[in-house]
Amino acid sequence: MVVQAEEGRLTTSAARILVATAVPAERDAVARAFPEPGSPVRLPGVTPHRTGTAYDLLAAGVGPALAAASVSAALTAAALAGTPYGLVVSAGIGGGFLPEAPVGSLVLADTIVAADLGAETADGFLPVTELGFGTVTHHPPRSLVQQAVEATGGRAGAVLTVSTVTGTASRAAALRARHPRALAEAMEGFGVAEAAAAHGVPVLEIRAVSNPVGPRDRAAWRIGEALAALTTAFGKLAPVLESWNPHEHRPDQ
Ligand SMILES: O=C(O)c1cccc(C(=O)CC[C@H]2O[C@@H](n3cnc4c(=O)[nH]cnc43)[C@H](O)[C@@H]2O)c1
Repeated sequence: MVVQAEEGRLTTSAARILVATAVPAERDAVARAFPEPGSPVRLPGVTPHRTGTAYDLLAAGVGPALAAASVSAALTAAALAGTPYGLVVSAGIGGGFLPEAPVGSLVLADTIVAADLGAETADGFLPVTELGFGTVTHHPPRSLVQQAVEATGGRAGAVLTVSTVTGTASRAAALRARHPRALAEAMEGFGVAEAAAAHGVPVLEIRAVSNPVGPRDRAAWRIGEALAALTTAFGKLAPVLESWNPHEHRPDQ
């Protein structure tokens, strides 16, 4: 952590921030929010792009497993180098649940949910927690989510992590019935959050909506629009990330 004097008051900001996207196109959309393009830094297992003094932008891979492995590698390398990250941000495009999260809108996760981690039974889906294992939710710091919402104009709610993109109306309805506060789904947030939690680092997830969650129509995904929304969002989010005081964060809040 670095203590900085800013406008006459002391703020404590995270020394470095790791932003994990799934694919390079999302990483580059985040990078466009910063004056410098960033340059690759080779670490064991991962190559984040370092931009400015605060940010490492990592295309961590698609899906929760690869995202967790990549983020864990970056967190470990930073810790061993004596320059640990103070915050991890899972960022990218995502599917939005209508009508609350239309294409082009932004969602900030107040809860990151592993929506398909469990067992299917004759009586329905059981999360792993009901089988006696692990966890299926992570909670980004409330104060950070609130400040991010205010800065970006995004909406706060649950963001589901799935290993299979929803492709039918019935699956979308089932997810929404099980998670009434769900605003978006994507494929990495829970993996990123598990890696961050293992290192005791707070996490945030932001999704720019590229498509509705529902019947599959890949040709209708508005990827360019969502990537542009992600760039705009990061322009507004960066000052919040850099000034957020982690000491206000209690892991149970
Ligand atoms: O083809 C491209 O140009 C391109 C550019 C940027 C991103 C992509 C992706 O395909 C990203 C995959 C990524 O997107 C998330 N995602 C988006 N919509 C959904 C959805 O409806 N359900 C679940 N995940 C979604 C997800 O996190 C993927 O990893 C392509």
